[in-house]
Amino acid sequence: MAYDYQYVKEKTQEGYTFPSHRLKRTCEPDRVPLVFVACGSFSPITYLHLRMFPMARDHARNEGFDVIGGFLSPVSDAYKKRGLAPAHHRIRMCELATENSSKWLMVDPWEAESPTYIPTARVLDHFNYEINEVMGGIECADGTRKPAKIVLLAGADLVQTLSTPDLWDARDVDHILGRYGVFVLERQGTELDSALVSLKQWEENIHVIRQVINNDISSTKVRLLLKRRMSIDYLIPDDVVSYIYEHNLYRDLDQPSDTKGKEKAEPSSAIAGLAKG
Ligand SMILES: Nc1ncnc2c1ncn2[C@@H]1O[C@H](COP(=O)(O)OP(=O)(O)OP(=O)(O)O)[C@@H](O)[C@H]1O
Ligand SMILES: NC(=O)c1ccc[n+]([C@@H]2O[C@H](COP(=O)(O)O)[C@@H](O)[C@H]2O)c1
Repeated sequence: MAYDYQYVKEKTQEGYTFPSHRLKRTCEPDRVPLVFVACGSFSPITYLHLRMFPMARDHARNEGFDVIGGFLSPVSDAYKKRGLAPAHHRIRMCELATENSSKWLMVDPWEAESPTYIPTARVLDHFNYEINEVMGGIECADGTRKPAKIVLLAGADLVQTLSTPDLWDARDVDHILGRYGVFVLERQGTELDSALVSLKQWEENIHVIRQVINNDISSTKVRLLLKRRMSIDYLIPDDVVSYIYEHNLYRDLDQPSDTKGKEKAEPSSAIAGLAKG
């Protein structure tokens, strides 16, 4: 039975155009075309968020995939997480971070511009719809067309939350890991192996990327440095640094907001480390 894309069609705003300008339109023979979709706050985007993509691409090539593109999909303002700059700023910072430094990364504003929160399972449906239904998949060397495999690209902390029932609907977890799959990057402070135990039934669709060079940057730490008027140079792309200063972002994190206080508790050691400067 054909999949019903009613939800994604309804959430697509008038005037929206799917960014496909950097998507490779052909696929190497004998390889499965693959598209990475990284969902997150990106408030602000860091070098680690960007670095996730080449690390994942190296891993995917060894597993027989042909990576044809990568997307950043910032979450909508309706997520109401503390520290979330307005969506238009987060979209623009992601664009600044990728437009001159990458030939295959794109920023999709579809999720970020939605007035309502869109669960990650539906975000992946949107990519599947645009690439495999609207575009009709990817052309192969012999002239036939193959569907691209759409996968979630995430850090271990996100994957660890998948077994938290009040955060993720069980049907969505099955949809994400069964229908699509995930490339998961290990992250300091997250016990990935134990997190994967409860996701064993989908293990064939879970690809674990080990970090050869550990990088524990987080947006939270960048915001904390800004709040303390400390430098964020060389932690995030220069154009994004300039954009943050130009728009005076992340200065008033203590102000009351309508957030639900979802910001992760910052480990006291990290705060102490930052304070030493
Ligand atoms: N240092 C890191 N190592 C591995 N994965 C990471 C790292 N930083 C971010 N990610 C992953 O990037 C994706 C986007 O995450 P998000 O925007 O929430 O970043 P974050 O830096 O964790 O943000 P915040 O600090 O605001 O919670 C998530 O899948 C997250 O797990
Ligand atoms: N039910 C869901 O679909 C669900 C639950 C929690 C987080 N997420 C996604 O995970 C990403 C990262 O979230 P955090 O920044 O809260 O770690 C966001 O893109 C968010 O939309 C999705």
